[in-house]
Amino acid sequence: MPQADEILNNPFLNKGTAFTQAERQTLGLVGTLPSQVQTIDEQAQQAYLQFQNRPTNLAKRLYLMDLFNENRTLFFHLMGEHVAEFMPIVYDPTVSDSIESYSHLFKDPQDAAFISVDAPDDIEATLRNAANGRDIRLIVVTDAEGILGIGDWGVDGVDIAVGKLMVYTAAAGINPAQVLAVSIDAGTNNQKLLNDPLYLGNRHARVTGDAYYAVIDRFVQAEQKLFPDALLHWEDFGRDHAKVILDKYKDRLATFNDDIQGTGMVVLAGVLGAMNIAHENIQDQKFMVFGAGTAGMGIASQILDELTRTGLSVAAAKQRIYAVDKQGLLFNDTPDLTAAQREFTRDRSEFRQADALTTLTAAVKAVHPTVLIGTSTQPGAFTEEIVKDMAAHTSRPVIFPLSNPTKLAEAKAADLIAWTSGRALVATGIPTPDVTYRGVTYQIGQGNNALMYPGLGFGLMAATAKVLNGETLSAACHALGGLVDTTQPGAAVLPPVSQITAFSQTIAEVVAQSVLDQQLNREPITDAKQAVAAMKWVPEY
Ligand SMILES: NC(=O)c1ccc[n+]([C@@H]2O[C@H](COP(=O)([O-])OP(=O)(O)OC[C@H]3O[C@@H](n4cnc5c(N)ncnc54)[C@H](O)[C@@H]3O)[C@@H](O)[C@H]2O)c1
Ligand SMILES: O=C(O)C[C@H](O)C(=O)O
Ligand SMILES: [Mn+2]
Repeated sequence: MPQADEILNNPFLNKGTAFTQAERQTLGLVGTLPSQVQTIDEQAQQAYLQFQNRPTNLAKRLYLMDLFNENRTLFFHLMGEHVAEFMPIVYDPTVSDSIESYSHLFKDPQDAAFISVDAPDDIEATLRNAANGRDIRLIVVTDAEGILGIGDWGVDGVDIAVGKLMVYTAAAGINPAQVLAVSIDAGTNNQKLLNDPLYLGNRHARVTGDAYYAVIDRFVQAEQKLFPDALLHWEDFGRDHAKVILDKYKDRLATFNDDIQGTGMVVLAGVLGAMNIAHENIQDQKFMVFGAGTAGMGIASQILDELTRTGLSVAAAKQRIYAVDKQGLLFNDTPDLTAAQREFTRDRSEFRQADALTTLTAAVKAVHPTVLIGTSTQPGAFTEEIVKDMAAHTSRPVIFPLSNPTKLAEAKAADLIAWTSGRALVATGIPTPDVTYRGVTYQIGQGNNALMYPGLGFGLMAATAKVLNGETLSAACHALGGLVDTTQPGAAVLPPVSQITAFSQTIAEVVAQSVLDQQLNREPITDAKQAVAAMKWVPEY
């Protein structure tokens, strides 16, 4: 039997003051706790008061992380009661503050696995030690080269993996004992970190090329060997690595890249919601993606997939998608295109003054997009001039400034509503409060992959999916995209985060059904709903 301190210091076992007198007797805890036995609701009430007393969002997050490290059941019980309030604290945008001061605030490794590029022989032991005998079914791994829009954060980026997993459990009900956050510390090119005596990661430049991919491969092999049933979620890898890694493994194991696919899916769902509200057809839209990186090209691919499913040829569908990056509109002769960008370039002959299309403003004026998506990390890039030009050529301009965190968003929802006299259909990467304009209250959808990946991942896990394919991705997009309330003026293009547990369940069921329909399940499962229900973890003692 474990010692009292092993129980009280283990967040998966600890119930604190909720241990009953009988449990205290049998577990050797007599006298180790104050005499009152509390219910989980009483504990949650006390914890919520503590939370409210913290003066800043970062301080609130630090308090919640202490609770998470002490008692995971209580943490998730409390988060379940305040999910919309806690999301921006444990997750984006406050997670970005915690990453920016991770090494300075470090207290607890939060059960993550820390892989070092300098010790590839330790990878298997690292995963085994961090799992500590737990039956791992879900891994979120990051090398933190492209954390949100704030760049390279080395080992400090591990908090995004921890934060994504917290959302998985809160939104979908994944057992927190079955998840593992993994940091791959490949070095960092962030000079500030390299110069910081308190920095906790490897103090050298990022390892790239064969040596880097060899470490990724050894990690995948080790996680497959140790946790053959686990779903593998890639997060915030750099633009040059993210797609290469995904393409290498996506047909071999149950895996997805959240920035490429999760983002593509949530954006398509938001566009489908916008089409419902505007009573328009997706085939008639002209899409412009500003910031043609990992997320931007994932979005372009998911839109392309949808357009072809509605009957357009690939060539005709690509004609409706325009990618803009630092160079301006991307042409087939633009230098330094990435592999993903090459799929979405234009021919100069399509435009009268192609050489002038070197800015977003010029591209918008030439193309008149009806849908504008921002994944550029360029704050304020969606100017009044751009938005008014769009609004002059379409009745309901669809505009999603998605760059995170808050300081990087391409526009503010309130400005977009005002500049278009209330006609814009808006979603933002971070949560945005309602906007009231000329007597109408506009709800702003959160165009964040957090609306998608928990349900997607849970459905794949419950169905024991062998791989994730385009069919299942599309089914999940339609599950989320079909949930808008089109009857209200000012309705959001995506359902509110306050309903995240309900719609994550819907997405999970649709995803699991799609896996079963295609016979992509490892285990003999016949009832998707039942499989999802059976896997759901509830934060009660
Ligand atoms: N809301 C969401 O769910 C979600 C999901 C993923 C990413 N994002 C956000 O999208 C942004 C990009 O993330 P990513 O992972 O794709 O990064 P990335 O580095 O892969 O892509 C960013 C792209 O923007 C381009 N860019 C930079 N400066 C530019 C400029 N001045 N003009 C035009 N393009 C410019 C870069 O060249 C690059 O191609 C981040 O802020 C991230 O937080 C949001
Ligand atoms: O983490 C987020 O908030 C969404 C997304 O994965 C991002 O990288 O910005
Ligand atoms: Mn991300």
